[in-house]
Amino acid sequence: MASITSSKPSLKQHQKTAGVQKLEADLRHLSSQGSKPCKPQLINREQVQLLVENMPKQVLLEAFENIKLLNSNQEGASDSLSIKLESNSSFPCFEQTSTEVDSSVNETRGLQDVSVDQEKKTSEYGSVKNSSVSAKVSDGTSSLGKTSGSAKISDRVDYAEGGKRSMCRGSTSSDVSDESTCSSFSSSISKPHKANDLRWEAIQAVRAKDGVLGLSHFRLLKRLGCGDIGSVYLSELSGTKCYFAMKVMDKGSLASRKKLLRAQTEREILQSLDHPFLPTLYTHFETDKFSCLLMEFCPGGDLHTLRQRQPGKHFQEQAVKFYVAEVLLALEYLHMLGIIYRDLKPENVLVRDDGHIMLSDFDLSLRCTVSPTLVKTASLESEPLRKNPVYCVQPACIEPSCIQPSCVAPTTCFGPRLFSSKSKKDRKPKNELGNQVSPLPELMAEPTDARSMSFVGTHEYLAPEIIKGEGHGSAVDWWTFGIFLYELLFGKTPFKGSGNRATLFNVVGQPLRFPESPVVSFAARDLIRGLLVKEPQHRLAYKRGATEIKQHPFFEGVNWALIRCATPPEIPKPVEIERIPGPASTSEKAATVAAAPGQKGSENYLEFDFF
Ligand SMILES: Nc1ncnc2c1ncn2[C@@H]1O[C@H](COP(=O)(O)OP(=O)(O)OP(=O)(O)O)[C@@H](O)[C@H]1O
Repeated sequence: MASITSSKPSLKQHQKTAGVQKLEADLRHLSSQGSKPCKPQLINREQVQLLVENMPKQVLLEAFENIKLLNSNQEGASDSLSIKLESNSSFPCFEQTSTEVDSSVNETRGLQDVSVDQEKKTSEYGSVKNSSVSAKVSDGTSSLGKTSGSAKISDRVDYAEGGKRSMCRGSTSSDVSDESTCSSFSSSISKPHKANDLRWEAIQAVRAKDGVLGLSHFRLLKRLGCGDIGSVYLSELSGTKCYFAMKVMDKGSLASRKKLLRAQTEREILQSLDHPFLPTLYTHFETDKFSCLLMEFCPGGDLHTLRQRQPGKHFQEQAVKFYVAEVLLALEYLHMLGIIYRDLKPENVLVRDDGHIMLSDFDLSLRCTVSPTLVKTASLESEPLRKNPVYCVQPACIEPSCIQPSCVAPTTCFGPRLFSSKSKKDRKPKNELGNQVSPLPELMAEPTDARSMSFVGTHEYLAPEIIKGEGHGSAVDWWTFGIFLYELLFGKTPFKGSGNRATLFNVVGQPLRFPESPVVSFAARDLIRGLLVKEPQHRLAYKRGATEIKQHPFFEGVNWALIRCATPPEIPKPVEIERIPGPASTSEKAATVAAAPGQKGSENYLEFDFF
């Protein structure tokens, strides 16, 4: 297989070739067509190469998702193209009106505290090995500690089973960071595809008026939840009716608990994201005492809570397919950026007001180097398509407007594959599951070289290689993806024991079993079996990442490019923010309350309650 590697540096805007400009103009034209009927868009191999060499990453990613490759010549079918992604990224965004808050949890989690103390940890499976830290600080805007040095943890892990958070499965971390270095990690807050969001303008207007944006500009309406490093508040930019989720972290507490680097990692990752299923970070600001992240607010709660409300406390398979498909795209994008997520669980999958998902919580993520490669495989199935192309680019899906009712018939995103002109009987028989031939170009964006020795995650979701302290890489996300899929389908995780220690034993030593009910499809069980392989190197997606999973028959019918336009299984009921009970606060006053431990908030102000 010939390989063409692009060694040219990316061109700046003014240096672009005419071909690239034309292609980019075409893409932008497509973006601007709103909900007009689907128009075929063909691009040839040269155009792909131009894209690869010259386009900003966000455009490239969109092109990849929305444009189907047409080979201009026979030989090209066996070529592969290596692409180099720039650090700034972008994806379309969606307009969002924040209306509902529902963070109730209907079921007490069996698991209790699993937030293992960073300093003292003991394990049946042996000790967590030393971990040198090499963290690259990507910007100079924060006053959070920039601990770019190294830290070593050599203690043993203690899987404590009692503790402070009894209602949820907390995440475990034995480390402050990892040994993998991060290259060209962007701290840019520029998210061009989310530019239509009115909240940017509202923030800009305040900055223009007052020079800076700070806590005093917000009303904190309700505490949405609290995590290991901070509390998250529903907040309104005063006088704007723009709502946000504001994560407030006490800098002193972060420092004393050695969590500064975790907070910094999360902020840097959030700053780099621009994807429909990942959070938008609007801004970050600091006061003397607090570090605040201003993110988009998800009124639909999390998938853990939503699952509890389902009959039998599990989702229907069609709904599962939707949620896991969106999570898969989010993970694929993260891996493409060199981010291993490491904390997938239903609690971290939030539901937006439009019913689509948003993966949250990046403080346990690992950053590493990655060399995404766009591979053009020789696809026998794509041959007839060249004669009768039905490549469908859905322009409405490039812009935020795609969530409007006027968007494509949503079911098309979940209907038969793109190439519906081909009857079922004409299709090649599939010899084995997972062996689908995709006519789409393949993108390999798996950071396969990443290695970490950290003990991070949530007990029921921990991959065997993490528990055994063997060192782990991106395959841990595919293990957790398997557990996640299992939990959504069956309403429980597969290796849960009577306590954390038993759970860990089961993960490492017990074979995978499926309950008799509910009945789930063979394809779903086959996918889970492929993901929950204990040896990471034999696990599905180990080599080619999300691409392998996307081709599994479980996802048959999923139109990956258009899933953001599909009708979600459930759309959160809107609530009027104004009617949310309880006093609101101006946040400076609330912060003052928070800064005085033991002092009760007056009835006019919402009380800050950290950690
Ligand atoms: N953008 C958001 N919109 C709505 N609710 C949110 C949002 N972000 C976080 N939350 C809520 O706030 C809670 C705390 O979130 P946070 O990310 O700080 O902690 P966490 O998920 O418990 O993880 P960790 O302890 O690892 O930091 C979440 O459980 C969620 O319910």
